[in-house]
Amino acid sequence: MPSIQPLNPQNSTNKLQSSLLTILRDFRRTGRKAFAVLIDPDKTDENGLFSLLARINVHPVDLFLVGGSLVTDYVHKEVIATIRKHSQIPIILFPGNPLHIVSSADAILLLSLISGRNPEFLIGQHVIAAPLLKKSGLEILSTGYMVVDSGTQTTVSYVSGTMPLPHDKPAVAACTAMAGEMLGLQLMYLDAGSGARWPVSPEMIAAVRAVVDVPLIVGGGLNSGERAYEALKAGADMIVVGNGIEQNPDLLPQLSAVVQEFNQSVVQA
Ligand SMILES: CC(C)=CCC/C(C)=C/CC/C(C)=C/CC/C(C)=C/COP(=O)(O)OP(=O)(O)O
Ligand SMILES: O=P(O)(O)OC[C@@H](O)CO
Ligand SMILES: [Mg+2]
Repeated sequence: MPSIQPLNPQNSTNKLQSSLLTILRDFRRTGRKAFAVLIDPDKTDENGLFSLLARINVHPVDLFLVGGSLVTDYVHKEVIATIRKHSQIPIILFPGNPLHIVSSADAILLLSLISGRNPEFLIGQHVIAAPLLKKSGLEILSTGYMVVDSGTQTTVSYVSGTMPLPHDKPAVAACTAMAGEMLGLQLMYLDAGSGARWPVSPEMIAAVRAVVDVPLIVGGGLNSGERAYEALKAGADMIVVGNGIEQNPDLLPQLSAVVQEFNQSVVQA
């Protein structure tokens, strides 16, 4: 049985040995699940981040996502520096706009908002960002970003001026993801939005999983072990949790245990 590479393969120069895309594709192929914690620089201070990092040493996570739709205080660099000081876990930028590009991360989700019909968020911002991205040395992870209705208007939907996908239309999400994969996007992200009242339904996750091969990220409103379990069981390769852990630190051990339980069965298979 092949052993599974941990998701923090950094060498002495702090560079990742494999690309994150290769690692996520391996996860997808082997059925291993990844757990990412979203850190919103706007909602983080040094003490809070420090105590989160200490807890993560005990209850491991695979990745950090750093970002927010707005980010009123441009502290990405400081947040990343603090993470680097205390942990070797890879850091992926989750940007709302090109001002959020910081080269000290490992990679960036280059989101194309394919659930919407606003050209600025499908390609416009990317044209502006392209020269900066090229210079940054970041690994570029092109991502089909699908925002799904979650019972309340999200910041992403407001800021981007786009309508989310209807919550109860898995087929619309599946066709959107298929088209995104055909256009060459390397990852798909189904997001009910930060602090969503309802997470993306298992039916929608399964419908997308059934029609695309790329790794599938699911986030938004995963604020309990049960919700995380349902998302993973339906076919998410990676879950992203932000608000749930910000509001209830006890959620971290629960989620870490749920993900480890899935991965245990992969290792034993
Ligand atoms: C091309 C570059 C570099 C950037 C543009 C990237 C695109 C197209 C983004 C899509 C639209 C967008 C605004 C996405 C933001 C995604 C994100 C970081 C969500 C995190 O949740 P928040 O929206 O911060 O929720 P709260 O404000 O409630 O915390
Ligand atoms: O903050 P939560 O609700 O966990 O959402 C995380 C992320 O998917 C939002 O874009
Ligand atoms: Mg935010």
